[in-house]
Amino acid sequence: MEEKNIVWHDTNITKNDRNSLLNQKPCVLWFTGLSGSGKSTIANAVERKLFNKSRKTYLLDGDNVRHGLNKDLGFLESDRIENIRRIGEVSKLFVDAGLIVLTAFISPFKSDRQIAKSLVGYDEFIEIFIDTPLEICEERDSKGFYKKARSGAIKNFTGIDSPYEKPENPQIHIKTAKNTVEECVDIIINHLIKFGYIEENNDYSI
Ligand SMILES: Nc1ncnc2c1ncn2[C@@H]1O[C@H](COP(=O)(O)OS(=O)(=O)O)[C@@H](OP(=O)(O)O)[C@H]1O
Ligand SMILES: Nc1ncnc2c1ncn2[C@@H]1O[C@H](COP(=O)(O)OP(=O)(O)O)[C@@H](O)[C@H]1O
Repeated sequence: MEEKNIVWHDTNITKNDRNSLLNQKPCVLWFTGLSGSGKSTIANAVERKLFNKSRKTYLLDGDNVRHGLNKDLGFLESDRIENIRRIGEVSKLFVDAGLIVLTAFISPFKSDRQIAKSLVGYDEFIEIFIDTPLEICEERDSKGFYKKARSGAIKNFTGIDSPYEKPENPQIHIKTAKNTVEECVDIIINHLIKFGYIEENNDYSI
């Protein structure tokens, strides 16, 4: 491998400076789950609640990021690994910038989620498992992809002919079959309050 002559350069303004200015504790809300499980729906609703209370947020969504930064990547295992590696790095930068970052990617492999967690930092990484059984995702099939995957028109589709490794110890475990979107959002907001990421005296019920 070619020798890399690069040296880390400390910045004048630090992460703590930015946190003080923004008056918040940054973190990543890392949503993981099957296609159609509810990642985007819940992440958007959580972001809306935080935004309405003047929290500075940024939502990275699989479909959207694959239109730009990651448009060179497909769905082979190696592409998914690179997809999640880049998202981990981008999340780290956004947390450094002081934001509450929400990521909504299938992120099917445990080892890649673990790498993202160690990149961002353990106390700033909140893994949220959107646990929706395959049968329900398939029934929803809002994009018609499951039907195509079953017919063989789409190859390597997660849950059909590409694996999804469930998180073993997610910080938040949400079952959308048992909770409405609103209830799922409350579970997440309550966790953020309980662990001091956002303050309690702000009414997030609105
Ligand atoms: N083969 C295959 N497998 C899974 N998903 C597929 C595939 N092809 C296209 N799509 C669409 O791409 C979205 C998933 O992209 P991600 O970046 O989240 O995937 S991954 O984390 O790299 O596995 C996913 O979006 P969501 O439904 O929002 O999860 C699908 O709409
Ligand atoms: N409790 C729930 N939580 C999240 N989504 C739900 C729930 N119940 C039904 N849905 C529906 O399931 C679909 C989930 O799609 P989406 O959010 O795009 O999933 P993903 O981003 O994981 O692919 C949406 O049409 C949403 O309205």
